[in-house]
Amino acid sequence: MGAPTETAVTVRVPAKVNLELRVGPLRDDGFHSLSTVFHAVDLVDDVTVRPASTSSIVTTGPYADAVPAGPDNLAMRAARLIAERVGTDEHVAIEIAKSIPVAGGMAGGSADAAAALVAVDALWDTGFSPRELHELAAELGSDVPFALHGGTAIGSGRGEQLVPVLAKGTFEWVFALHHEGLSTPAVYAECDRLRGREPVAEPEPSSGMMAALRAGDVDALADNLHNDLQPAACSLMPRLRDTIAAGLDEGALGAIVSGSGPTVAFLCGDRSEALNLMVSLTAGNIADEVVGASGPVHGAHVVHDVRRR
Ligand SMILES: C[C@@](CO)(OP(=O)(O)O)[C@H](O)COP(=O)(O)OP(=O)(O)OC[C@H]1O[C@@H](n2ccc(N)nc2=O)[C@H](O)[C@@H]1O
Ligand SMILES: Nc1ncnc2c1ncn2[C@@H]1O[C@H](COP(=O)(O)OP(=O)(O)O)[C@@H](O)[C@H]1O
Repeated sequence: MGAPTETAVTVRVPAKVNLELRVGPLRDDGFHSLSTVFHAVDLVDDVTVRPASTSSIVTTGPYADAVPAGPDNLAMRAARLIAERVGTDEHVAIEIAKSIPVAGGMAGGSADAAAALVAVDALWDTGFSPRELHELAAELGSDVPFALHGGTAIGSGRGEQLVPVLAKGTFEWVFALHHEGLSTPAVYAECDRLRGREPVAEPEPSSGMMAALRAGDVDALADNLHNDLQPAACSLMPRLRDTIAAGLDEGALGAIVSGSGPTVAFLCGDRSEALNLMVSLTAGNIADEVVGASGPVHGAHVVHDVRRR
């Protein structure tokens, strides 16, 4: 007889970049109405949950120290939310193998929340429908529903209402990471400050972006990358302007601050161009770290599931 199998569920979840982020007026609830195009890339976290007598959370990987280890951790909040809705007093031990940068505008915390929802849902066999999981995800944060779904999707409302986009092909990205993070609320506040009193229209997706994705045309996609939060992120961290200029000089087809930043995403023509750009940016010490990734990829999905019955 072999050793008893450990009960554990592991879910893999991708980071995102916003190909287009159009920020509308500030709503009464403190959120801005958005029109965004989310795009999931294969820079991933693995979240494992195991039954336990008390709740705990451990993060491993290069960004572990920046991740809260208590009840504020979004993965822990996700597990507690499911426990509350199911009405159970069971606990889980959560382990996050983290590769998505923290506070980088790539929705790493939201990704972990989505992964924990899927993992705990499987572990406890709760029977929530996809619609119910989406609603739980939206309670946890505006970006959490997209991490469940993945692919390429238009987000509206505060980002939580999703419609998949017809998109052809795979795109190659290089991400310039900065160890110093930017706070999402601070970047939205800076966007409001820079806009002053000018009236802001309700945002909508651009036809240029939709056509580029439908055709899988990387040059057109590069021309249509747009982020209304970019001036605010650059105002709070001016060296982002140099990062963007360096990547474009070194041959990137397009560049954009990812979400609220400070990660800068460079779009490349193919994988070999991406590798060349990674080498140049690394050699030029342009960012604290440079990583490559491609997209779109699937949202949160189970990669390991051993459950005792
Ligand atoms: C900017 C974006 C772009 O996808 O991503 P990140 O750069 O953070 O990854 C998102 O809008 C971030 O979504 P998320 O990080 O889930 O934000 P939430 O937890 O829901 O909200 C945190 C705070 O951000 C601001 N916020 C967020 C979403 C929104 N539509 N309008 C806002 O003004 C509010 O100040 C809110 O209190
Ligand atoms: N599991 C988690 N991983 C990363 N950050 C988390 C997590 N749970 C809570 N946070 C908090 O969320 C903040 C935003 O992190 P993150 O989601 O990585 O960035 P962004 O909102 O820029 O995409 C972090 O500063 C951290 O304090």
